[in-house]
Amino acid sequence: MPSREDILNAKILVVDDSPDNIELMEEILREEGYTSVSSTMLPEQVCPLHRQHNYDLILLDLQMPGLNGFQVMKGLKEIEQGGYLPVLALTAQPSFKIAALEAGARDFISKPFDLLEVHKRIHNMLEVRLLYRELAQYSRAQQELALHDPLTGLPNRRLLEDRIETTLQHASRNHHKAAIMYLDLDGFKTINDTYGHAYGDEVLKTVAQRLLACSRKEDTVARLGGDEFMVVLGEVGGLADAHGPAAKLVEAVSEPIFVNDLKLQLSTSIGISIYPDDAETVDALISIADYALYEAKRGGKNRFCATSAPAAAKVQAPAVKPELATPRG
Ligand SMILES: Nc1nc2c(ncn2[C@@H]2O[C@H](COP(=O)(O)OP(=O)(O)OP(=O)(O)O)[C@@H](O)[C@H]2O)c(=O)[nH]1
Repeated sequence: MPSREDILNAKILVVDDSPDNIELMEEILREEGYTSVSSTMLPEQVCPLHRQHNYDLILLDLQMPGLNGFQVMKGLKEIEQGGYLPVLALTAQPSFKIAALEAGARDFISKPFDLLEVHKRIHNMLEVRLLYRELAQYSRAQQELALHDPLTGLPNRRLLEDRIETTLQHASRNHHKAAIMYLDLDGFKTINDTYGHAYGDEVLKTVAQRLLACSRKEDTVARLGGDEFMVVLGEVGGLADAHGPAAKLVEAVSEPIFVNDLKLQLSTSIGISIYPDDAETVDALISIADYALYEAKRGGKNRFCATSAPAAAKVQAPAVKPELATPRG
């Protein structure tokens, strides 16, 4: 629920063609304690101003020369795509009240002003407006949570599959290829077992940062769960173009990771599949990359491998035996 302070700090715009009315309304609002009140006598300025300032409340006179209040509301509806128009109509015409509500105003205030009514209606409208905003923020946060891994902040499997789908469509349209790199850390369980889950979590966070640092902004870096990650390269000419990035990822993960006063070391194995050479669907590309990953593990870990069929497994990098944990210094 918005606090009284939130309500008093809300952004309010007063729109009226009469300077006296504007002065009166500004005074009423100031005396009540509202801190962020501005005004305009130019109805055609309301939409540009709202786009810029995103007002919590617009006190809108309905009868003005040039653009009237109804036309202004039409413009505001295009800005407020979410559908909640923060408009409180000001009118001396009883017949305009229902028309204003039908046009999208949330409420109205009759002229001449009844002070008590003005205060109550403004307060109630702002309360609903701020609640609506809180709800929208909460719903965005929930969507974020549903598509991202809470530990590393990386896209989760659900978002990853969407991203791969989009990458494949893009590659197909532009006649180029895409690479799917499936990573599984080597010896991660030993870090958990030796130093505890919290250390393991720190290692996962650092690995996520390193994978991001090695990637271009158009690539996707995701965590599938546990110690498994995926990196998707959108524009490659073929498998050879994936070798450099894969080697960079292997090297980045093998750099020491410092957690508190411990120097930890682990490595990663990577399996690669290429669209459309190996397969054309998300599931098939992931399972071919998974098979290649298995081959990389079998070949000694700390390496990448690409293979399109079990018989053709080819390990692509020399083995470097992963060290596990050594005390710092
Ligand atoms: N700290 C932490 N550990 C996790 C999390 N999710 C899964 N794990 C652990 O990650 C480990 C993954 O196991 P494995 O991949 O078999 O372990 P590994 O030692 O890397 O095995 P190899 O891949 O053969 O080298 C398991 O011990 C899981 O309990 C997590 O969010 N945080």
